[in-house]
Amino acid sequence: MPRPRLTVLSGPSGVGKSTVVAELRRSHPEVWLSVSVTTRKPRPGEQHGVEYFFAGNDEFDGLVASGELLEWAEFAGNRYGTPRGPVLEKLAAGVPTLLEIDLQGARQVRTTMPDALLVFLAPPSWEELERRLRGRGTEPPDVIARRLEMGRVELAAEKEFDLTIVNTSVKDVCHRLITLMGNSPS
Ligand SMILES: Nc1ncnc2c1ncn2[C@@H]1O[C@H](COP(=O)(O)OP(=O)(O)OP(=O)(O)O)[C@@H](O)[C@H]1O
Ligand SMILES: Nc1nc2c(ncn2[C@@H]2O[C@H](COP(=O)(O)O)[C@@H](O)[C@H]2O)c(=O)[nH]1
Repeated sequence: MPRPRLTVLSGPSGVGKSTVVAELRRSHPEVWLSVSVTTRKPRPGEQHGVEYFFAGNDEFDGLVASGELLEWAEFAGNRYGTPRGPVLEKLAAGVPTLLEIDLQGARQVRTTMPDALLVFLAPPSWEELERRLRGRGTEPPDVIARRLEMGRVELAAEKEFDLTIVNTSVKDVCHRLITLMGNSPS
C-alpha cells in the first residue's frame, strides 16, 4: 500500500477551513487532523486539545527553541505551530494526515516536506469571504480588517499551491479532499 501523503489545507481567513476540518472530523475519522498550538485565546466553545492546544508565550517560545514544531508562524498578532512528533508518527503508521495552516506555514512545509500536497481553499468571491468573516462574529472590527489584509496576500499566493478548491459547499470540499487523500468518500 502506498504511504499516505501529508496534505496541507490553506486559504484566507474566513474561507471555511475550520468548518471543513470539523466536517471531516465528523464524517471521516480515519483521517488524522493535526491539532496546532496557538497563543491565541480560545473562542467560545473551543476546547483545549480539540481545536487547538492553547499556550502562553513562554510555552510557545520553548516549543520553538526545542525544535518541537514542524512549522510555525505569526498570524494577525498570534502565533501558531504544528507539533512535529505526532505528524511524523501518523505518517509513519500509514495514517492520512491533514494540516490546516496559513500561507507562511504552507511555504515551510513545501520546503521541509516536498512530497506534501498543498491545497488552497478559495472563496466563491471576495464579497463572500468578507461576509463569512464578519458573519462569524468572533473578532472585533480591527482584527477583521487585519485578517482581510492578510487574506489579500494569501489570495495572491494561490498559484504556489498544487491545486485550488472553491468552498461553495463544505460537503463538496470534503468529498474532493478525501478523494485527493486516497480515501473513499462517504
Ligand atoms: N461553504 C460555506 N458556505 C457558507 N458559509 C460557510 C461555508 N464554509 C464556511 N462558512 C462559514 O464561514 C465562516 C468562517 O468559516 P471558518 O471559521 O471555518 O473559516 P476559516 O477559514 O477557518 O477562518 P480562520 O482562518 O479565520 O480560522 C463560518 O461562520 C462558517 O460557518
Ligand atoms: N502556520 C500555521 N498556521 C496555523 C496553524 N494553525 C492554524 N493556523 C492558521 O492560523 C490562521 C488563524 O487561525 P484562527 O483559528 O485564529 O482563525 C488560519 O489561517 C489558520 O489556518 C499552524 O499550526 N501553523
